[in-house]
Parts: sequence; structure tokens; C-alpha cells
Amino acid sequence: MEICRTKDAIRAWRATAEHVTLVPTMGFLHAGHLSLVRRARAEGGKVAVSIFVNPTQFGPTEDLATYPRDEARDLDLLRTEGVDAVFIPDVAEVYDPAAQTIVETTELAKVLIGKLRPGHFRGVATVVTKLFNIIRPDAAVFGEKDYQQVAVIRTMVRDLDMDVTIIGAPIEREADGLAMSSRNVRLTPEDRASAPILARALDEAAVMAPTGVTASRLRSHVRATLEAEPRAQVQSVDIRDAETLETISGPLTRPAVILLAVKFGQVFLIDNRVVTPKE
Ligand SMILES: Nc1ncnc2c1ncn2[C@@H]1O[C@H](COP(=O)(O)OP(=O)(O)OP(=O)(O)O)[C@@H](O)[C@H]1O
Ligand SMILES: CC(C)(CO)[C@@H](O)C(=O)[O-]
Ligand code: BAL
Repeated sequence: MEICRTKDAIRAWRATAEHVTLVPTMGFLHAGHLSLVRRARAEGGKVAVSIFVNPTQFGPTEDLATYPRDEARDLDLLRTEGVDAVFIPDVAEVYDPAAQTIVETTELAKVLIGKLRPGHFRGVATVVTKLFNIIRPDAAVFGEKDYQQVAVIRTMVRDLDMDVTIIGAPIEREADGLAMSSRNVRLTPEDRASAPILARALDEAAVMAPTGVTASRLRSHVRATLEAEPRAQVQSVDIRDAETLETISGPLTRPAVILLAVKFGQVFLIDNRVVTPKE
């Protein structure tokens, strides 16, 4: 496995590969990330993984300083997975302090998580553009746990005519349903025990969705389920068109996605589920 810390090094590796699928990550890898690596492997060709905790997608009061990191363990896991190259630059390698250019999906960046984390999707779109320009992958895999992030990337690629195929990969969960996340390790034991409430609320919603329930009734039910858990600080519960992320009112007529953001202490967790109405 080639470990590349500079743009020049990963570009030199790229020049030796015919077809490359990239898995962008912020490290502290878990089975969710490894499922993306396997999805990338299924494309054929070479697999590259980037590990970069991108400062521009964190707000000033967010957890950049405490974001979990373990480079040696990450590299071991990727080696075991048979990854061909890892791009693991430091901040100075990625960002020129004199840079002026940003990439932003103007509407999508403002709603849902974008409202809770202003500037977040500008940071994501900009760094993913840079990663695409540096590595020039044919395809890139993103997890559907970050549902809005996948929508932002797809929109950016379409709007800017980027020649990269975007692949969404399903959410990997712990045995009790909690969506895997690097941030889960920062939950206290009590919060960890309560956190599967997100998945339970989504499971209940999936059962209710085909009964002809309205979007607002479904949303209230999910919110009430979450609020019944005293440790959960509910940040947002949204029901949107699964394809366009537009708001929905009245009975569900098309697949909808339920998007949750909940804090436990200082730990920000997200989860989502696509539900289908009655046939
Ligand atoms: N449970 C999961 N199942 C599938 N994909 C996942 C899962 N968790 C993260 N990913 C995907 O892995 C990629 C890298 O994500 P990232 O490194 O931010 O990990 P994370 O676990 O989501 O961390 P965070 O604590 O920031 O939420 C993203 O495309 C993300 O959607
Ligand atoms: C796509 C990404 C690697 C960009 O920093 C990040 O947002 C993530 O890990 O999901
Ligand atoms: N997976 C999303 C990265 C972040 O929370 O900043």
C-alpha cells in the first residue's frame, strides 16, 4: 500500500493506475468506512482512500480539536483491506493560506444539517473538489449515513461537469442499531446505551409510513419518540423527498427520507432512513 503525504506523491501513484475509485474519509476508521472500501473494490481497478480531518467543514465551536484520530490503526486496517493507496496530507499540504476559491451548493448548503452547521457543506464541497482534482478518481464512494452530503456532492458534480461517478453506500450499524460513526467513541456509557433510540425511531417510522400517515404526523411521532429519551437533545427531525430533498406536506406519495440530528452531551449524531408509502 502506497502511503502518500503530498499531492506530488499521490499524483505520481495516480499516474500508474488506469481506473481509480476514491473513498474520502476523516479517519478513525470503523466497519462503515471499510464497507465503502469494499464497495470501491467492487468497481474493479485500484482503490485509494483519503484521510484528512478537514478544518474548513468544522464551525468555530465544533469538535475539530477533539475529533478522534489514530493514524497507525487506520493504516493497518486499510492494509488488511488491500487498499492500493492512502492520501494522508497535513493541513498545510491541502490549503494554501492565500487561497480565495470556494465551492458551494448555494441552496442545499443552507438547509437541514447546513442550518445547524453553517459553512459545513461549503467546507465539504471545497475539499472534495480539491481531492477530486488532486487524485482524479473515476469514481468516489460516500456513505448514505451522511445523506445530505451525498446530495451535495452529486449536485456539485452535476453543476460543475465533474467527470467522477458518485456511488452511495448503505449505512452500517452496530448490533443494537446505532449507525457507526467515529464520534460514537466519545459517548459516555449512559449516552451510548441511549443512542440506539435514533434507529428505533426510524424503524417505527418505516412501519408507519405505508399506513397513509401524513408527513407532519410522522414527523411528530418520530420527534416524540426521541424526546421521550431524556439524554437525547433533539436538534432536528425532517422528512424530505428522498430524491430531491424538497419538503413534503400531506400524505406520503413518494419515497421520503427521515433525517435526524441529535446531540448526546457534546456528541452530534445523525441518522436517516428512506421510507416508502403505500403502493
Ligand atoms: N455507519 C456508516 N455506514 C456507511 N458509511 C459511513 C458510516 N459512517 C460514516 N460513513 C461514511 O464514511 C465516509 C467518511 O466519513 P467520516 O470519516 O466523517 O466518518 P464518520 O464516522 O461519519 O465520522 P463522524 O463522526 O464525523 O460522523 C463518509 O462518506 C461517511 O458517510
Ligand atoms: C467527505 C469528507 C471526507 C470531506 O471532508 C467528510 O465530510 C466525511 O468524512 O464525510
Ligand atoms: N461525515 C461528516 C463529517 C463531519 O461531521 O464533519
